[in-house]
Amino acid sequence: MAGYKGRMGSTAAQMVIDNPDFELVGVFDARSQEQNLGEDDRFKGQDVPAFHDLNLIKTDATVWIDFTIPTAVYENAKFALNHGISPVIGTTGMTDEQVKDLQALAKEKKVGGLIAPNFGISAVLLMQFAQQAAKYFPDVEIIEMHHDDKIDSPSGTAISTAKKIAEVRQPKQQGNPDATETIPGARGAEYEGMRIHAVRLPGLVAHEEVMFGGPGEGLTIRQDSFDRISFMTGVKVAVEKVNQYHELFVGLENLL
Ligand SMILES: NC(=O)c1ccc[n+]([C@@H]2O[C@H](COP(=O)([O-])OP(=O)(O)OC[C@H]3O[C@@H](n4cnc5c(N)ncnc54)[C@H](O)[C@@H]3O)[C@@H](O)[C@H]2O)c1
Ligand SMILES: O=C(O)C1=N[C@H](C(=O)O)CCC1
Repeated sequence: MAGYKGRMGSTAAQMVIDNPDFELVGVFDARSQEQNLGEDDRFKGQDVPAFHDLNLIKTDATVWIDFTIPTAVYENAKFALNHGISPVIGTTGMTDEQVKDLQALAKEKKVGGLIAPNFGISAVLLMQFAQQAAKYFPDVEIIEMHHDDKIDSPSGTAISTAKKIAEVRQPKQQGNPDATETIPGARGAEYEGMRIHAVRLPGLVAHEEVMFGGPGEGLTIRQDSFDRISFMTGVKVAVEKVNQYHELFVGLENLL
């Protein structure tokens, strides 16, 4: 478990501990040198080796769960693949090139893995429904809403939603071509003619709305993760299945 001291890492570590079919064989976090999992209140009674330096990790793990940060996840995933450990990556913010590199490495090493921008079933379904709707409604805006500690924007889920929509959407100039922004950024980020808006507020966890508009009608699709427990069903499925493959998938739907 990489990032075990974080919001997601600690939730996922607890899920692993609570699952009789899984064994937590090691944890990794760059945050602090001195604490090990046995001393951490959240994991009382567990005796699991804790690592704080990627180069010092020694483990016979079969799966590497990663909820760290965008600048760490690529090296972490490479480490896992090079050691024959299947990565289950929830960390967002990797570039398309980094993902391609990792997919090539997984194929070369014959190791299965998954990168999922969102492990929530509601988000996976939202992306599928949005892709379906975009065939009929090419005018679309994506609004993602997250807690205010999130460091990457737009969210991995929003990028993934936009990519899925772009696969089927008839490319078009959306909005008024003569429009100007009185305050730069007012219209949000642009991806293939679509606009993505990132909201950050305390009290939120992870939410997304995809709004479609057509002549005289509109369609809004929304999903909400009210609690990080919402991601655990997906992480569990991934951990159970990922070793059956020899390639690195992107998107939980590939394993459902
Ligand atoms: N795929 C999903 O369903 C999903 C759901 C929630 C969050 N996320 C993503 O998961 C990631 C973590 O989110 P979070 O809210 O738990 O963040 P967080 O800040 O609470 O936790 C990140 C943890 O990573 C640790 N870390 C930082 N640098 C590290 C390094 N170099 N090596 C190892 N550990 C390091 C930090 O010390 C921290 O404990 C983010 O990218 C977020 O977007 C994905
Ligand atoms: O809390 C976060 O950070 C989340 N990030 C993911 C993203 O970037 O899409 C998924 C939901 C939670």
